[in-house]
Amino acid sequence: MSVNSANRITLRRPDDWHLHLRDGDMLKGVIGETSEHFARAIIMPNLVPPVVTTADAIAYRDRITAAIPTGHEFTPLMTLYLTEGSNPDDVEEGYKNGVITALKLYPAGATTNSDSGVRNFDKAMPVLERMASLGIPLCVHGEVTDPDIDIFDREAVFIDRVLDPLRKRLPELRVIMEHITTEDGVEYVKANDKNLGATITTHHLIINRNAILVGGIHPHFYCLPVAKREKHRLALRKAATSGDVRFFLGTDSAPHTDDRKESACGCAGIFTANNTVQLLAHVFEQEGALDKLEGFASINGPQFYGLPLNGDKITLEKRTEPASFAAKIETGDGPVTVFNPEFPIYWHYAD
Ligand SMILES: NC(=O)N[C@@H](CC(=O)O)C(=O)O
Ligand SMILES: [Zn+2]
Ligand SMILES: [Zn+2]
Repeated sequence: MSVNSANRITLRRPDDWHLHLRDGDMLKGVIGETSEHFARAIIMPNLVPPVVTTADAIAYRDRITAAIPTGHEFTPLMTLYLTEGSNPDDVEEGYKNGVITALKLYPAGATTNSDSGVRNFDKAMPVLERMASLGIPLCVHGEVTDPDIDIFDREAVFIDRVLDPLRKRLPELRVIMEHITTEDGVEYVKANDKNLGATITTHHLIINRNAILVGGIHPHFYCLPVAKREKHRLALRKAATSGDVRFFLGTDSAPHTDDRKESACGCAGIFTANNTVQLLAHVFEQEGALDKLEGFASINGPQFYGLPLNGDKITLEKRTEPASFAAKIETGDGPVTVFNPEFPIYWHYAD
């Protein structure tokens, strides 16, 4: 990577290590927003019904590939949804055949379409043991679902009650804590130097919980895990821009149509696929860390997953006029509002 001047940077093309593409008309409507900017993405399996078997993943991968706009080069990296009934042999075969890159653990009920998730970890042990022995990474949505636990504490409690015991039971299992939102998550990753990494989203580097609640309810800033207080946002920014290779980009771009977001019971999910790269340049510049952007967006992720780095490069430049982004993506299912940071972004793709 080169920071050519304060106003121009060149970096390897980024990847997105946590992405929701959905299916059908929504998939067709949003895929181009990712494939325009990213070479690869880890595709979340929380469809209805979820992507559970290797056969499901092959069929979903084919639907994704068919929807990629002509001229875009993009590789979807498929995941399976870990259930109590996941079959270790099927997982092994899918991994060895290059269909599957990782499995995804959703505690049952934790987030959008997570009803098939794990309730009793003992039941998932056979597949987790197989994954540990083969080196298949486990992506984790790290929140407990216990109604007695405050929603703002669910990540920290998950680390203590679920993640740490699981990692002690299976130290060889490679784990990615997805979309961490707390200082507790950052500290837990830093305290463990083997087999543990974390993705951080764009929006959690930018908003804290005030954005959701001050001056009225702002549904387009609502996602899970929910944004926390300011000290946590600052801890995430520090981790992302520190150069620590255990932290990398997972946008968690999660499209929901406006009618489902702007409702009495609005869905969790923020859409950032089309503006993430430029927003990140802004954040890393603010932190005086433009030289760390390539590590976060383009190097640490593939290295954790043991995949090659992208060869092609992108160049961004800072101009005096702000960049403009689509406010909404129009899909066959309806409009999807794009994350609006509510401040101008001066970073553009160089022509
Ligand atoms: N992040 C979200 O708020 N929502 C995601 C699910 C998830 O990643 O937890 C979704 O699928 O909509
Ligand atoms: Zn999640
Ligand atoms: Zn997600």
